[in-house]
Formats: sequence, C-alpha cells, structure tokens
Amino acid sequence: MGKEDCCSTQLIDANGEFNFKGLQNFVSSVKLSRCGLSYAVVAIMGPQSSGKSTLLNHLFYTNFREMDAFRGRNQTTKGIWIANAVGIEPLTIVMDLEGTDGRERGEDDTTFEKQSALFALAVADVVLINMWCHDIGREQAANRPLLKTVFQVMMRLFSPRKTTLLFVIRDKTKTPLEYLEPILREDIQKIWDAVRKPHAHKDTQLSEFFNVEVTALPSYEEKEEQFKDQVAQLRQLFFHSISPGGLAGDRRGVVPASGFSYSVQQIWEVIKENKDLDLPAHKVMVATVRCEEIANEKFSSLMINEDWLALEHEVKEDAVRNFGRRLSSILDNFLSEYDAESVFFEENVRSSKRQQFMSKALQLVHPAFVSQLGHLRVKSLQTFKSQLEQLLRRGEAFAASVRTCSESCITEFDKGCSDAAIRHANWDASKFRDKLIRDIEAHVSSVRNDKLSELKAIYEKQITTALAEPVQSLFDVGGSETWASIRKLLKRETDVAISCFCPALSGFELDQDAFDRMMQSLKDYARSVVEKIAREEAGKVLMQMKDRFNTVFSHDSDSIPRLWTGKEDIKSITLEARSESLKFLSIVAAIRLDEKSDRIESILFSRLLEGKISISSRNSDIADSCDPLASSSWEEVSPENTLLTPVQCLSLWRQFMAETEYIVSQAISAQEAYRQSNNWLPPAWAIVAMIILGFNEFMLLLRNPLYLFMLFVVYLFGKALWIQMDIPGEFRNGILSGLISISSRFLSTVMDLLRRLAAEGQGNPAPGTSRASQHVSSQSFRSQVNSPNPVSSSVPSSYVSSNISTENDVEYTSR
Ligand SMILES: Nc1nc2c(ncn2[C@@H]2O[C@H](COP(=O)(O)OP(=O)(O)OP(=O)(O)O)[C@@H](O)[C@H]2O)c(=O)[nH]1
Repeated sequence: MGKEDCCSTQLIDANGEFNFKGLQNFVSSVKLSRCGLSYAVVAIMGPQSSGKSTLLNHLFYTNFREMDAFRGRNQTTKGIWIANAVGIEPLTIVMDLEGTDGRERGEDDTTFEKQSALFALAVADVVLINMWCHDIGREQAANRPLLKTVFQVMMRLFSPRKTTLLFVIRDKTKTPLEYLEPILREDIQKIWDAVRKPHAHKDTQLSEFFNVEVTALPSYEEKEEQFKDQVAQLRQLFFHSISPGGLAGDRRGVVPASGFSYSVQQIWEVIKENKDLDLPAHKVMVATVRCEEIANEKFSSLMINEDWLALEHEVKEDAVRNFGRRLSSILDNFLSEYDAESVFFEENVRSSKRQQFMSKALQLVHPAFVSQLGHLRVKSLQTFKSQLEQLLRRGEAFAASVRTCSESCITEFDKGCSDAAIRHANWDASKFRDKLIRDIEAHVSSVRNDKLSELKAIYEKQITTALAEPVQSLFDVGGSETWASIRKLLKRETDVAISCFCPALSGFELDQDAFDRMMQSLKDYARSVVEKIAREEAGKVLMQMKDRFNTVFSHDSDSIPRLWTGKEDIKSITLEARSESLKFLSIVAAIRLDEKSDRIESILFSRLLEGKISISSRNSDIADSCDPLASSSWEEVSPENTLLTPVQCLSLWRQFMAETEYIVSQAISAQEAYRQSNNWLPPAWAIVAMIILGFNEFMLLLRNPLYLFMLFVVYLFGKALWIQMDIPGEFRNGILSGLISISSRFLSTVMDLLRRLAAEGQGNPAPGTSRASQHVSSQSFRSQVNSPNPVSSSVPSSYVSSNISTENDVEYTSR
C-alpha cells in the first residue's frame, strides 16, 4: 500500500477548535467502529521543525505536511492532525502534534503546548518524543521544557495504564546508542525528580507511569538511505503493537473503537476547560453515552423491523401461533446486536443500558402480547359457549357440562398464554384469565337462567293444563265444597309437578336457597293459576248467578223445564234459586286456598236472603256501622284474597234481584193464565140441568143404533178436531184468546182434515202440517232472563203486568 493511499485530517485547529465532523469522516473511512479494542493510537510531539512529520510519513506511510527546507524553517503543522497508518495491523491512528517551543505562538504562550501534550498522553498508547541528538545532556536542551510539561500534565491524568514514551533521537552521531541512552534516561529522571508532584505521587517512580523506550535515527537530510532503513526497522515495532509486550500492550483503559470519536472530543473539551482528566470516569462516561446510543439505535431499528411489524400486524387481526417464540427471536436478535456492539464497554454500564433497551423494547411489544391474550380469551370463551351448547343439546347435566367445558377451555387458554409468553419478561396473564373466568361465569349464569326458565315454563304449562279446566268445572258446580276440592286438586297437581321438577333441577346443582326459590315459585305459580280463574269467575259473577237462578227456577228436580200449571210453589222455588245464586256469590267473594274459615256465606245469607236487609234498603241501613256488608273488607279475609268486597256483594245482589224479578213475574203470570184456561167447562149445575132436561133425547139416541152411529161419527170428528187444533193448549192462555184462535184456525183445519181424508181415499198422503204449540215453555224464560230488556222481548204484552206483583213475591221484593 503506497503513501498516497492515506490523507490526514486536522483534528484540532490552531485555535483549539475540535473538528468532530472531520473525525467522524475519518473514523468511518477507516471503519474504526468495527475494531472493538483492536486498534492503537500513536502520537508524536517534539520541537518545531524537528522532522516529526517527516518521520511519521516514513514510519506509517502517512501524508502529513512537511516543511519545505528550501523555504526556511517555519511552522508547518498547526494544531493536531490525524491519519491512518498504512499497512499496519491492527489499525493504528497516527497523531501529528504542533511543534513545541515555536516562535509563532511566542515564548510565553505554552497553553496549547500543554493542552496538546495532555491530549496526546490521554488518547495515545504510544507517544513518540522527537529530540535532537545534540540536546542530550544539555541543560538548555529544547526538549527539557517539553518533558517537564509531559510529566506535569501526567499528574492530572488518572490513567490506569502505562503509556509508552518512545524517545526518538534524531541526527544521531557516531556515539553509539548504548552510551547515549543512559545519559538520556538520567536526564529524564532528573526532569521527573524536578517536577512538582502532588502529595499522593510524591514518591512515585517514573516507571509507574511510563514505559520509556529509546531509539536513534540518522539524519534524514544527510543520510537519507540509512534513515529510511532504520525507520523501516522501527516500523516493525508497530506491527501487532497491542499484543502483550508490544509498544501498546497495556490495554487497560482503552476506549472501544466505537466510542473513540466521542471520547477524544470529550477529552479535548475537558482539557480546554482546564479540568482534571479522570480517564476511568471518562471511560465510564463514554461507555454510558455510547451504550445508550447503541441501545437507541437498536430500539429504532426494532420499531421498523419487518419481522416485528409483520407480527404486530398479524396479532391485531387474530391470535398468532408461536407468538412467544417469534417475538423472543426478534428480541434476541436485537439483544445480540446490542451485546456485540457494546461488548468492549464497561460491564456495568452496558448491562444497565441493556436493561433500559429491554425495558423500552418490552414496552413497545407489550400491546401485541395484550392483543394476543385478548384474542385467546375471546376464542376460549367462544369455544366454551359452543362446547356447552353441544353438551346441553346432547342432554348432559348442566352443572357437569359447565365443569367439563370450563376446565378444558381454561386449560386451553393457559396453554395459549404460555405459548405467548417470552422469557425476557414475566408478563402477567392473570388479569386475562380472571376476565375469562368472569365471562364464563356470566355466560353460565345467563344460560342457566334461560334453561331454568324453559324448564319452569314446561312445568307451569303442565300445571296450567292440570288445573285450569278442573278448577273451572269446580266453580261451575259451585257447592259448599268448592274451595275444599280446589285446595285438594291444587295440592295434588302441585305435588305431581314438584316431584318431576325436583329431579330435573338436580342437574343444575343449585344451592339450597336457589333450589327452594325455584320450588316456591312453581308452587306460587300453581296458586296463581287458581287465583286467576277465581278472579275471572268473580268478574262474571252476576251472569253466573242469573244462570244458576234460571237453572233452578225454570227446571224441576229432574232438570226438566217447568210447566207453570198453578200447582208449583213459586215462593219456595224462588227462594231455592236465589239461595243457589247467593251461594255462588259467596264462593267467588274470596280466594280460599289457605284452610281458614270465614263467615262470608253466613253473612250473605243472613243479610241478603233471610230478609235482614232488603234489596231496596235505604241508605240509612247501609250507613249502619254494625252492618258487615257496609264494609270494603271481610273480617277474616286478607285484601289480596278478597275478590268481591261486602259492598260489591251487596251491589251485585241488588242488580241480580232487579234483573231476575221479571222472571218470577212471568212465572206468576203463566200460572194464572193456566188456571184460567182450565175453567172452559160449564159449571156443574149447568151440566146436571143439561142431563135432566135432555134425558129423553139421550135415551132416543141409545135406542136407535143409527143415531148412535151418527153420534159416534160426530165424536170421532170432534176428537180429531180436538187433537188437531190443540184446543186445551189454546185455552191455556185464556178463554177469549182460545176462542179467537180456534175460530181463526177452524176453517183451515177442517179443510186440511177433509183434504187429508180425500187423499187417504185416493191412497196419496197429504203434506204434513206442524203441530201448533202454544204453551209457554221454560226455554222462553231463559231467553228472556238474559235479554237486556226482557219486558220488550217477544212475550205477549198481556203477560206483562206491573200489577201482578202478588204476595208470593212481595215478601222478597219490597218491604
Ligand atoms: N537535520 C535534519 N533535518 C531533517 C530531518 N528530517 C527532516 N528534516 C528536515 O527538517 C525540516 C522540517 O521537517 P518537518 O518534518 O516538517 O518538521 P516538523 O517537526 O514536522 O515541523 P513542524 O511540524 O513545523 O513542527 C524539513 O526541511 C526536513 O527536510 C532529519 O532527520 N535531520
């Protein structure tokens, strides 16, 4: 590799300005950051124009500016320059310092000289001290102030390592080095002894700070070839200089190559501020900064890493298989990179920055973990729901199915959590697990309620079917044992339903309280069915009472419609019918599902039927505070069991009486009419007179067979007319109406009879004629009872007489 391959960079200019950008360019051009600790720094200092740049260029094939000898001995190197040593392994950075004792700065301005000397000692592994051979042993030698400066500033460095001071004696004479070196070392020792030391280093030997090496070179100007030969030999010392025993063999305190730029910049800043330079502390500081930079770089890279972005995208959509393994792999890669780049920095610093990086990285990826667990939780819940549904559809017991499904789903969720976990963090999945359990419990509760409701509905339907019609029919029968029968029926059907409901509930494994509540609710439902029917019956009590009245009043004991012939005792029949109606009223006045006795029936009978209160009672009677019917509650019946209050019963009874009064009147009228219709025969004295006066005619008929025959024919004809015209029926409604009706029908009947006789004579039967029925049947009463205005119905007006209120009825209807 030729000298032209390398160019130098001014690191610090004559004014002390640090060229950080130039340094970074230099560092990146020589790829210093890859070197770790495998690099060396060599600096040279010495008097101005002492051939330093010339030596470096020959030694390291660098390209530092050299003075042109033909233009005079002016200062050429200003500030500090750096270049890469060409062809030397490991990478060696060469620093060319501004010459000391230069007239350009003036004799009194040694500030930069001291600063640059301190800088060189702090940064370089090997410091070449260029000196003229003729200065050795001289009191006024040019290098004495330089050495003094070096030793003084060395006290301000708390360096843990020894720096190699390589004294290069220029323009050596014929005096062999063996003679020159002791003299030089003696000079150096004298200078060391003369330097003022801090108390801590009062007795410290020079060798504790420096490895002192000495070499001598012939004059470059006079013996160039020899110079070059010996420089070439000297160059060999810089190959593998960092190996133990090499010129830069002491690697303690070396800043890793990636921190070199920052380190030297900071060192110069500290030197410029004239502060003490604590290299170990500086090294920690550099490590801190660099490790943080590395960590930040890695974090930035992680944020845009393709694998991570893909994983993050996938987990937003759905649960990702091998989530933990993939995420761990990504993090491991970045941690490895961090470790590789920070390996040469302080252990404590880099592990602390590693933790910081890890913490930030975990914060970045944690939402993905949360998302993964969220998906797992939702999936587990869905699986639980579908599995539970399947088991229940198969008819498995509810509680056992819940146990089976929840165990399998939670196990599956736990497996998913462990799959999502990464070894870099101990993330807690318990919140998600708890939430899953809560969701499962909520779902179980909801399904259980639904299933229990379904089950209950089945048994409620069964109870309704078993109770509704029988209870209804018991009310229809309506006797003194009605409520006792209903209670018996209710108990029996409730027990049947409970006996089936109980085993059906066992599959739910309810706690005792819930189980009892379910049982009680079914029993309550059964009661409610009965109560509902009772309320319905109470709602239509008036109609039922009238029906009962009509049934009893219009039918005899054999349930045959009554014919009011005048022999019936309307008073007792009415009383009986009203008793039946009142009995029904007392039955539906209250719900009696609990076996408590009450006096409703006796109150109603005593107050309404036995005349202690009349339906036309005056207000003063109702206002009587002792009257049990002048109350809105029954004494022994609770309000919830009361269907009809006493006042309501009284009102209903009045209405009932008013609406059934007409039926009784009708019956009385019919009876009267029947009596009158049976009086059509002439009186007995008339019949006797007729027999006495017509005795001769009667005997004539008996003696003459022809007359007898004719009489027989007349009898037959009369009998036929009697039957055909239903003469008794016509007269049942009265004589006058009977005569009118018979006379109007007589002609047509005679004609009909003659036609029929003619037809029979010819063998053709005559068309039949309907038999007229004129009696007032009990059915006509029934229709009138339920008619809103029975008076205006089809009943003949002759039956309706307001004056027919006979003493039969007066006793019940008005007082
Ligand atoms: N006598 C003598 N002169 C030399 C030697 N090497 C170089 N020179 C000459 O010394 C002069 C200065 O050389 P530089 O290499 O520029 O010296 P320098 O120390 O780098 O100078 P500054 O950077 O200005 O301090 C040049 O003219 C060189 O030719 C040597 O070994 N002996």
